[in-house]
Amino acid sequence: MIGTNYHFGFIGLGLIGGSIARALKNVYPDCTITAFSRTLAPLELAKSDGNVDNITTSIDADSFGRCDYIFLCTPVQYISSYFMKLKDIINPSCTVTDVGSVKGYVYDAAVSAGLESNYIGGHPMAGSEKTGYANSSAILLENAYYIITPTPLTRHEVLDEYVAIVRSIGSIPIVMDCRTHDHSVAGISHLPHLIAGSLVNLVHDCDSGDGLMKRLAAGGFKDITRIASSSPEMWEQICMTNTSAILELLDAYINSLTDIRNNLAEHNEGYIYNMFERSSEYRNSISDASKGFVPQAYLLHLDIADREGAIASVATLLAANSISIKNIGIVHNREFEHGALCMEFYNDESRTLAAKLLKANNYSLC
Ligand SMILES: NC(=O)C1=CN([C@@H]2O[C@H](COP(=O)(O)OP(=O)(O)OC[C@H]3O[C@@H](n4cnc5c(N)ncnc54)[C@H](O)[C@@H]3O)[C@@H](O)[C@H]2O)C=CC1
Ligand SMILES: O=C(O)C(=O)Cc1ccc(O)cc1
Repeated sequence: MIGTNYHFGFIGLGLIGGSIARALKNVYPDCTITAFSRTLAPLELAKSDGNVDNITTSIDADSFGRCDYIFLCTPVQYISSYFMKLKDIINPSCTVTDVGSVKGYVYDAAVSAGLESNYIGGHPMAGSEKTGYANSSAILLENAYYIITPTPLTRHEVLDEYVAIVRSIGSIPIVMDCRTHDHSVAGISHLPHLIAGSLVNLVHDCDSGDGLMKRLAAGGFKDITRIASSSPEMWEQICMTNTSAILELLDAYINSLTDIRNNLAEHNEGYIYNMFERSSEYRNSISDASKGFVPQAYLLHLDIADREGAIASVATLLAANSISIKNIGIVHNREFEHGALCMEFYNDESRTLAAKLLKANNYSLC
């Protein structure tokens, strides 16, 4: 049963830990949050902005013994070191979870510490190249996939409650085993970070003394290298703990680069054309079928008169027809220079109904 007065514990309160703590505090205002981190600064900030109730400089039964859930939110290798510290102090019904980008390594550590029945792995598939509590936000994980990796000893009702909590903060839970997770994220996240980092270093090393390449670096280069600015500490630990899955994909990638190199050297234009044709088709299908980490939002844009009560009339019309609005606001951007009312719905069916109703009432959609 999902409760309202949970006691949540956090070890590590940076970008991801801070974002989860903020979201939980919004959804469960009666909950208690206790946090520990490597340094005091983020803890003091979180206490002063009201997202954390208790800050602590030690991990013991007093600080973490009453927690219903403990979120481990440090870089991956440090996560594994906390199981031993928690083992003898947690409440037997406490769920210990983590947000690490690698799941098999953390699962093995939980098993070694004898916490297999308390541990459920977690990995929010959202974030950024930025770090720290100061960059955290309650909406960072909204509408993002949140991978959940139970163990063979996880009880159904415990898993169900954890899934419900993940859903309650606006994320989209997906349950899978930790090895499937590690293989998939090696391809869509870990290898791309290695490629971005190595490409940036290559350009740095090949640039002329006056930094011409750096000055000219524009759209495409910046698009595919944003993640090269990510935390070296975090990414070193990801690479050191998901090594075999990454190596498998890295070897396949090196082979594909060698093929490209050889075909280019032979001026094999058909090969190069096909390579880009295939990649373009697949890339377009990704943005069509899903928004990657961010799933589709069900939006409608409406031209409305700039007069008092205009937004209220639209909201009342939809409410009278039992159509719930998830978000509503005015957008001003290049697409809607004069401003448009943007509404987000919970699903495609509500969006279609709303569009029909608004048109029938002489509103114009844009
Ligand atoms: N940054 C991202 O976009 C995402 C990161 N992750 C995972 O989330 C975890 C945390 O990453 P971020 O929040 O981005 O990093 P971050 O650097 O913003 O936060 C990490 C926090 O843990 C603290 N910390 C570091 N070592 C510690 C230790 N030994 N003991 C206690 N506290 C310690 C730091 O002081 C900091 O407050 C990592 O395991 C990462 O793989 C998962 C999804 C997305
Ligand atoms: O900034 C980005 O695009 C990311 O890729 C963020 C990210 C980093 C690590 C993860 O395990 C998941 C997501």
